[in-house]
Amino acid sequence: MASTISPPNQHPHPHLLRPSPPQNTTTAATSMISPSPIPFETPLTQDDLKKMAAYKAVELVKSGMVLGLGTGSTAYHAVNRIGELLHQGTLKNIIGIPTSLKTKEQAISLGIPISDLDSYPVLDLAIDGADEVDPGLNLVKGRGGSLLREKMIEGASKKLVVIVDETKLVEKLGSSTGLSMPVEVVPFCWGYTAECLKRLFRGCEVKLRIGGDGKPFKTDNENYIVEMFFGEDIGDLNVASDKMHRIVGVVEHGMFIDMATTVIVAGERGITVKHKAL
Ligand SMILES: O=C[C@H](O)[C@H](O)[C@H](O)COP(=O)(O)O
Repeated sequence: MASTISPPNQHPHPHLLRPSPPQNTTTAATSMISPSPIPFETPLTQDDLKKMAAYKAVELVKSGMVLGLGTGSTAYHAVNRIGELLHQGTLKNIIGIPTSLKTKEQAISLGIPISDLDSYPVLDLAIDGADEVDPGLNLVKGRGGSLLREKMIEGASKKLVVIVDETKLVEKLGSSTGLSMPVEVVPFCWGYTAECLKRLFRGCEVKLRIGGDGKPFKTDNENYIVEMFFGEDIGDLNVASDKMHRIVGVVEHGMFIDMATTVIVAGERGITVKHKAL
């Protein structure tokens, strides 16, 4: 574990210091499609696309950076690639801040030096996947069970590069049929909290996430996840976020509003890089 304490710089996303919500939702400017950073046989699998996006993102990593290491099947490829480049000596002096226990284990197994937000309150760059990305680069995250640590760590990062395959692009957050917006809640009277969440949005259905063992799924923070399925457009994201935060049993929701600075999308035709409009 690295132990140096870096100076408490200004928080890169002061709007994430609750309870003040972000005020604006920006739209993205899209840049050109570029060729894949790794040669693949066609047809490409979804995992190939995830790997392409991940490798492209890791090109942004420079020696000496404090890096947020994301969670999920796409971020997995990025963390592996960072480990590989460290071993080759192409990258040096990286500190990884893992966003989940699973990523922490992966980073340790790859020999990536790790630390935490207490020691490094400002990160240079974070790389992570997402479940949905809208045209303004707002995200839904947490379908893999991680969101709170991701939001804390990525909110403390100067840049958040999101890596997805093209199936993750949506017109509106919460609109993927049959797929949920995860909300982390305290286990105490979770049913009450779930009911409060349901009442916020017309036509919304909620259910508790169940793990493979048939018991309620527990996050890294020992909380539960309530899955929200929206019947209608959730409207203004900041208003929706604020309403959810006001429910006392809610720990955090899976919308990442105005946080991504870049989204790298891998598709059959190559890679598209979208930058947040300033
Ligand atoms: O809970 C999981 C995280 O938010 C993931 O980053 C997100 O679910 C995307 O995961 P994947 O890359 O596996 O689709």
